[in-house]
Amino acid sequence: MTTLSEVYRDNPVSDHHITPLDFDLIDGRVPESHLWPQFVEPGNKTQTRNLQDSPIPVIDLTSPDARNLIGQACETWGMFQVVNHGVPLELVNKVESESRRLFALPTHEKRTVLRSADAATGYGSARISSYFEKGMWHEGFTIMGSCVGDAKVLWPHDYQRFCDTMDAYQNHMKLLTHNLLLIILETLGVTQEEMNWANSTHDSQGALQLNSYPSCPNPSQAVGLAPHTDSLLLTLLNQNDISGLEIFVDGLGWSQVQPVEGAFVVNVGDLLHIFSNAKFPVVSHRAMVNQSKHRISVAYFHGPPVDSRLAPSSKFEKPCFKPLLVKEYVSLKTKHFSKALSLIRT
Ligand SMILES: O=C(O)CCC(=O)C(=O)O
Ligand SMILES: [Fe+2]
Repeated sequence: MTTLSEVYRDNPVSDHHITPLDFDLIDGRVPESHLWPQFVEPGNKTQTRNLQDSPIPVIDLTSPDARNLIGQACETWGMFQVVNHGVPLELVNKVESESRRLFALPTHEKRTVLRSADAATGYGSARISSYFEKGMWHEGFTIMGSCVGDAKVLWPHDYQRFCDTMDAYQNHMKLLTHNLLLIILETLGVTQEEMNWANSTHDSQGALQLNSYPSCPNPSQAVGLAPHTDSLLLTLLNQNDISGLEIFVDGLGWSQVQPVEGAFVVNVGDLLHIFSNAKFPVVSHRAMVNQSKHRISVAYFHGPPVDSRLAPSSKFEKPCFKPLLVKEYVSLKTKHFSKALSLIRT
């Protein structure tokens, strides 16, 4: 069985796109390497609108309507926020404080666990960095399963609480993703076999991504995380109480997804877009930065076994994507980024 880490190992990112900026050295100016000429961004879609009513619905998982609302949100937006999801707020807060403890370490210490070019885990820039000329105002730490190796390097005598927190959180994320996918797939009306494929608890692949966006002297000239879609099936994002997540809505432009206390932002990834035969849109999103606050977000990505076959569900008579293996799609995305989906269109 191939793992997601192995697929990333076979699709390395170039070395110079791995090391984040040394944020300890920022002297009140955004360096040239991280100055984004906003007006030349593709499609000139840079303007943020502060929507009073965020178009993304907030759904109470315990409400009798939850199922319908989730189905509708997936079809309309490919995204929703979920509350009353059963993940203890105390654990969510602990994940944030442990993430802050990690990112508060001096740069040279964080770099002792720098991700290598052919690895998927550790400290480093987002994998999407290599598609953009300018650097992002961001540093990340990726965990797949146990993080004890890296944590022992960072805190030789005090690694356990970081690991225990991340382990407990990953277990909760697995469970919640499983429950949400069950609902989503039921609304699609897929077969039991397909349900097992997308929602296997056994050889599914998950990754936890801790994102750090230090405060930035000139936020209008920097980008936290450039526009992208998430590659796997479903993402659960905790953005705490500092806004920064934006989605691109046709006709509206970039719109803020307001943080809701205790909520997770759930979004459809490329694989679910393909499996739903494009019935569920995949939302392009980005993270913007802040002048006074250091923002932390935590994303959990869920995917099916990477050796398995990926295609639109058999319930669709006219599939609009060609079949391929999950690992072939991940590799295509690494090579072609935002063009990957169009390359497999029928
Ligand atoms: O920090 C955010 O709000 C977005 C994070 C994100 O899009 C990601 O990790 O893929
Ligand atoms: Fe994302």
